[in-house]
Amino acid sequence: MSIRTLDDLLAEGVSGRRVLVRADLNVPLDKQTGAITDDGRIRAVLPTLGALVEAGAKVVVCSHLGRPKGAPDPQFSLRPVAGRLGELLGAPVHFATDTVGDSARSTVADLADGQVALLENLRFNAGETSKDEAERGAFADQLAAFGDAYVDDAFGAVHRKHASVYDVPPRLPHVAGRLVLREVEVLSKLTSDPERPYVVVLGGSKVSDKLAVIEALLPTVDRLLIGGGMCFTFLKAQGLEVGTSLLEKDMVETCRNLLERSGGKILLPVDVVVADAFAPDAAHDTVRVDGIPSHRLGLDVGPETVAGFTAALSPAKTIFWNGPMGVFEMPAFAAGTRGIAEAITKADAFSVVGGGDSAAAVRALGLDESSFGHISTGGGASLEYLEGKALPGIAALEN
Ligand SMILES: Nc1ncnc2c1ncn2[C@@H]1O[C@H](COP(=O)(O)OP(=O)(O)O)[C@@H](O)[C@H]1O
Ligand SMILES: O=C(OP(=O)(O)O)[C@H](O)COP(=O)(O)O
Repeated sequence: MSIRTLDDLLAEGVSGRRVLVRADLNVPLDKQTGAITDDGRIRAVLPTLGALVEAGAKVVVCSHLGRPKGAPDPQFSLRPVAGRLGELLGAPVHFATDTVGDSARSTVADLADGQVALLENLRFNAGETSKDEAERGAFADQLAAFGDAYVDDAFGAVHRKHASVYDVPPRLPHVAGRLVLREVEVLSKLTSDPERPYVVVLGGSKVSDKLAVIEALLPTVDRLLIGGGMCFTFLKAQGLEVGTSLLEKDMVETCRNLLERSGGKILLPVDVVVADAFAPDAAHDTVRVDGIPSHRLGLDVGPETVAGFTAALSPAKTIFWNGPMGVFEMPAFAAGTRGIAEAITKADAFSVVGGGDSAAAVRALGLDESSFGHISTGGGASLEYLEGKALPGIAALEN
């Protein structure tokens, strides 16, 4: 089955037509100031938006930001993203203060050819993420009313069966945007006979999402290195005390099972940096994993772990990395992420970094982006792609 592309749509002519673009503008924000700390995901969608603007389309962009619970929540407003997007495009972006309400309707109606509007956060509406098909469908109807055609350029969200990625395409002529095509092209290199050793590094905080992927990845990889918030459920499964670290209690048994069946492919931290609190200035120490005090939480992997992971990465020919090794946003807990990122760049391997925060970490730590083979905008999305799963957002474009 083939997917129509943005070029197909441009060839038909879009001047004066309303084009609804699903982007992944889920950028990290500073918790105190609300400022955008990394605009990589905004930049990544510029090729698609720029081409549509140039061709004279009325461009209606929609996205989620964070995980609000189906109702407006000011801390997750896309307004700052509209400002940054306008700066990068060199023209103001019209911001609708709701997603499918009066503000959205009038903002879209007032768009001139070649102008761009951004709707408020899709996840302020329960219909976006609902498991109920009818509820999602009703929301998709409202979104689809804003477009004469639909472009999916939200690679980071193609693994979500959500209204804007899964239910809108059947309602409008639909194509894949430039970012989605590029991501799939590069990631397909990792699924078709990757050069070995093939090493995958996992971390981050979306533990329950990603634990499910490990099972599917295990048979295809040579080593699986696990750090970040992800490692504590595994350490617990080994019978260790993890204090108040991030822990997915329901998954401890699954992790025990995975460890038993992994044939030694899974490598876990041997030391971690533990702190009194989840705060930049919290008192902290490095301890061995069998010495985590019950009142402290692990916020980074330790130097011995970095050395062990580096040794496992150095012979690799293919590397995929998703999820920071620690809370890299706080300098006291950034050394593990930096160490692993440096080890990846030093290996003579084709390396892919995936995930909004992992990509942000590479840039925030001042690492040379060009020393990675590819920096993907999607963490969960790229992992599920590697798993060989049909991704709802891609499948919807195929039909
Ligand atoms: N030990 C830890 N405890 C809590 N959070 C962690 C830990 N290690 C990493 N993190 C957090 O994980 C977040 C990124 O996780 P995730 O969203 O899964 O990654 P990505 O966006 O790259 O897919 C970062 O904000 C980082 O601070
Ligand atoms: O940040 C994202 O995914 P990622 O952290 O796996 O890279 C995407 O924007 C998807 O967000 P979600 O995991 O809240 O659906």
